[in-house]
Formats: sequence, structure tokens, C-alpha cells
Amino acid sequence: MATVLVLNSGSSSLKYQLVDPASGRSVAGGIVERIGEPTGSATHQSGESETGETVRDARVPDHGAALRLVLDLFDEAGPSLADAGITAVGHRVVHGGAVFTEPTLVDDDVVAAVRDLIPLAPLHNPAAVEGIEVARELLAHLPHVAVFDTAFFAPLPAAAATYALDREVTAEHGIRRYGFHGTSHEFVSSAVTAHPAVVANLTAEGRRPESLRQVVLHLGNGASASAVLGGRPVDTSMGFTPLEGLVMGTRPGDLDPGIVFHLIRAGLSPSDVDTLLNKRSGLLGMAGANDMREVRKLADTGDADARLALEVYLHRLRKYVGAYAAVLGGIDVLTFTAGVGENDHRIRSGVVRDLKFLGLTIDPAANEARSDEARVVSVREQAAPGSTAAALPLVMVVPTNEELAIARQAMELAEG
Ligand SMILES: Nc1ncnc2c1ncn2[C@@H]1O[C@H](COP(=O)(O)OP(=O)(O)O)[C@@H](O)[C@H]1O
Ligand SMILES: CC(=O)OP(=O)(O)O
Ligand SMILES: [Mg+2]
Repeated sequence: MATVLVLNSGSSSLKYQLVDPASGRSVAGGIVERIGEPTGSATHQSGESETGETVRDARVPDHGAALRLVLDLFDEAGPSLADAGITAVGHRVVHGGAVFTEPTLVDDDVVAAVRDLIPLAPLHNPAAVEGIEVARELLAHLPHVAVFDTAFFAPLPAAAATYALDREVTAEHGIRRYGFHGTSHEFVSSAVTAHPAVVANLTAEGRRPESLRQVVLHLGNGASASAVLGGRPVDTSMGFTPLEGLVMGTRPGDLDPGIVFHLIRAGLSPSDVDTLLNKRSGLLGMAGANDMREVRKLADTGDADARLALEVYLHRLRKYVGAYAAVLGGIDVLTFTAGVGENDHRIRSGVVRDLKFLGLTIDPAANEARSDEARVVSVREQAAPGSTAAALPLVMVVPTNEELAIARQAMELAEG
């Protein structure tokens, strides 16, 4: 067996998985949480069953310490990394700027370039740099591959990627829409294109996959939407940084830039505003909790702030789906993914409920059923007489797997 160790360094967490890219199986994995806070914890899963779980509470000062803890957990709870057939380490890097549009073998120059991009992704790139540096030290015998969130969106059409600013300023500062969560948008939109219900529809209608119009909603702690035509991105909601677009756990998404100047003139420093927008806004700012499960709980007990936060969240989503329907000239498949998108059926029905004019529907039983599989949750009208496939447009739930996508790309590059 040949495996890849995938590291996803977040601002305060380190997620990791040992993946067999050939079978898609996750051999082991886990998460170190609350890095840099007074109390941290690690949860390590040494197999696919719940029983193989080891939990360790400890203060974890930085991402280097987190990786050391992970390697200790592999030593103690297994599986042994020495016998796991690791061929590469894959690193998720959020911002690749204009420099990185493909998975890249890491050397000192690559680390330096990722460090130079820190101002564009202050919540994400510092952790990636730290994770890569420590991993290269502790796992020096292995090739390290960086996979960038921005890569999938590099071919965005100029009309979507360009900000309507002074062209000299945009050129001098590299200002454009880069887009993020690209590994997830690519993985999910490809899974949709290959899904039997979609293939059957295209065949029944005599259409080629190149004409498939998709909107993908990646709703996790960070959240983004993409419009994808025949597998190529044509628009996305995150922009120069991962701040723009949808309402997120701690980020506001779209915002009048005039608010920033107003707050600075009112006495906040640029770094205060940065912290406000990256860490204290979104669901957390409006409702006091960044986790959708907690916001729901509060709303269900009648908390007015939480109810408003949910309305703002849904309103923004409907706006983007409508906008992307206009960009694509219609929607064939609307897909929900990531923590909120995969698990919260009320968000899904809340988005689709008012989009009947686009032909989008929701089947309550299918929508509320629990499953880890890619599935159709819209009403299953027949695509053609005698066909078992539901007619387009479809609403789908497709679990994302950024780790598997990174593992495949890292393996491909490492094996040359
Ligand atoms: N059962 C659930 N119902 C609603 N929301 C959920 C559920 N499980 C997880 N979430 C949401 O998903 C988020 C995490 O999503 P995830 O895709 O793992 O994000 P990230 O990769 O950004 O950490 C949580 O913050 C929470 O808001
Ligand atoms: C780019 C981004 O927002 O990533 P995450 O959702 O992991 O915070
Ligand atoms: Mg994520």
C-alpha cells in the first residue's frame, strides 16, 4: 500500500489524514484543536471504526508542537508511520497568489513564496508555513507537496476575476479575484459530473458534459460559492482574500468598503478592523456562536439575534445562487457540501424554498435522510419515459473530501 500523509493547518487547528489515494481509504486521521490557547486537545482515529479513537488534552503552543503530538499519537496508538508506505506529505495551502496554480513540490523557495503571501491570507497562510517547516524537519526523508486552494480558480474568466479598480493599482498590487476552497469545489463538481443521476440526465437530453451548469455551495466554517460550467470555474464568491462573499462562521462576507474607512476614522486601527472582519463577525458576531449547531439551538429557543443571523445567512445564499444562475444562463445542479452543507437540512431547504422560479425543488424525506453518500435531494420527477433518473435541475448533497483530493495530487507529483 502507498499512502500520503495530508496536513491541513488551520488558524487554530491541525487536521491530518493518512490516505491511500488508490482506494480512497482513510487509514487514520484526526485533529489537534485550540492550538495556542491555554487548553488544547487532540483526537486521533487509528482506523475507520469509532473504537480506535484516542483523545489527548494538552496545551499545544504552536503548529510545530501540534505536529509533534500527532507523530507521538501515531507511535502510541498506531498505525506505525514507518510501516504505512508513506510516499509523500501533502499540505493544504490556502493562498497561492498568482505564483502557484498547480500542486508544487516544496523547497526553500516555495516556503519563502508562501510566507510572502501571508498578508493576503492572515488567518490561514501563517499556519501553513509553520506546518510545512516543521513537517520538512520531522519527515525530512519524504517529498512534500503543497496543494493550493486558489489553484482551481486560476482560469476564472477575466470579467469575473477583475475588480473595477484603477488598472495601475491592481497591476502593481496583484489585486484580482483569486477564489478559495478550490480543492473542494473541484472535487465536488467532478463528483457531480460523474454521478449516475447526472450522467443519465445528460444522456437522456442528448447533452455533453461540457454544457453542465453547476453551482456548488461549500458551507463550512469558511464558506464559498462557485459557478462551474462543464468542469471549469466561471465565478466564485471569495475574492482577493477569503473574506468576500457568503456569511461565514467568523467572517461577514460581502461588505461596503466604506464601513472600513468609517471604523478607522472612528478610531479603530487597521489591525482592529482586520481582527473584527476575520475573527469577530459572521455568525459569531451576529449571534455569539460561530458553530451552526449552536446558532440553531439558540434560534430554536427564540433568541432574536440567532434568528436574524440565520436569515442573513440564507438571504446571502439565495442571492448568490440567483446571481450564478444569471452568470451560467440557468442551473442544472445545485450542490451543498462541507460541515453545514452536508449536515444541516434546514439550511438546504431554506435556500431552495424560494428558488422555485429556477426549477429547484427539495424532497423533504430525501433532504432529511442521513447519509455519507453523494445523493439527490430534489423531487424525483422522471428524466424521460421509462427512466429512473430524476429530471434536471437537481439539488444534491455531496460530501467533500479535500484530504483525498490533496493526497491524489501529491502522489501524482511525488511519483513523477
Ligand atoms: N450537524 C451539523 N449541523 C449543522 N452544522 C454543522 C453540523 N456539523 C458541523 N456543522 C458546521 O460545520 C462547521 C465545520 O465545517 P467544516 O467543513 O469542517 O469546516 P472547516 O473545514 O472550515 O473547519 C462547524 O463550524 C459547524 O458550523
Ligand atoms: C479559505 C477558507 O476560508 O478556509 P477555511 O474554510 O478552512 O477557513
Ligand atoms: Mg474546510
